Amino acid sequence: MIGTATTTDEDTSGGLVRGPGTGVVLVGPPTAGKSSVGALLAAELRVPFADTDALVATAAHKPVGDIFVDDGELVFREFERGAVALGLDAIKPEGGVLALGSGAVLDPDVRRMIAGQVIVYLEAGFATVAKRTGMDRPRVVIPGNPRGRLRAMLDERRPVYAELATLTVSTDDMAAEEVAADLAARLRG
Ligand SMILES: Nc1ncnc2c1ncn2[C@@H]1O[C@H](COP(=O)(O)OP(=O)(O)O)[C@@H](O)[C@H]1O
Ligand SMILES: O=C(O)C1=C[C@@H](OP(=O)(O)O)[C@@H](O)[C@H](O)C1
Ligand SMILES: [Mg+2]
Repeated sequence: MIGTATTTDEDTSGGLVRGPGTGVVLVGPPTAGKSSVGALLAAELRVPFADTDALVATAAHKPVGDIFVDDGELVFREFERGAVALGLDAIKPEGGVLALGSGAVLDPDVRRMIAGQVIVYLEAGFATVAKRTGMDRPRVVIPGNPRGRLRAMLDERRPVYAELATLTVSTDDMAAEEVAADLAARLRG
């Protein structure tokens, strides 16, 4: 065990309300582990798993990155809204797990759709995200200031994740497997 998870807002019965009709929705910045932790968590809990990026790629018949390049972000966000609805339908009946893309919660429709689910905020600080994305080399000057844009993106999104969160887990010092095991223990029951 490298670190201990920080969690908040459990219900008074000592467990989190999850079960038929109520799923677990993972939110947080890129590389926090929504996709990888989500799959591990669902396997541990033996419940369905869905990932909005995978649903978008299936619906659009191309990888998410290609949608951004070919069609632009607005088109991607439209696909993503549909993917959130589809993903929730797939996981809610069995209390399953849905990983969102990092930017999904900026959309008020998405926020309305996930209201009432157990929303887990996987936190990752700037240094962690920079490291996991390979953007942790400040001495290399790249036009367009990608590190600055990454920081601004995280600053904009962090309060939205925090506001939505039923439960928050810091992933900076934990492996994805540890985060999943910690969450499974809290959500089982
Ligand atoms: N807790 C963690 N510790 C170290 N690396 C991680 C952790 N969580 C995710 N990663 C790495 O970050 C990258 C993105 O993970 P992913 O699960 O796709 O994140 P997200 O869906 O939140 O963007 C992968 O290479 C993954 O191995
Ligand atoms: O930050 C974003 O807006 C995005 C994050 C990606 O998902 P992950 O957070 O799973 O990497 C994916 O949805 C798309 O590339 C847009
Ligand atoms: Mg993902």
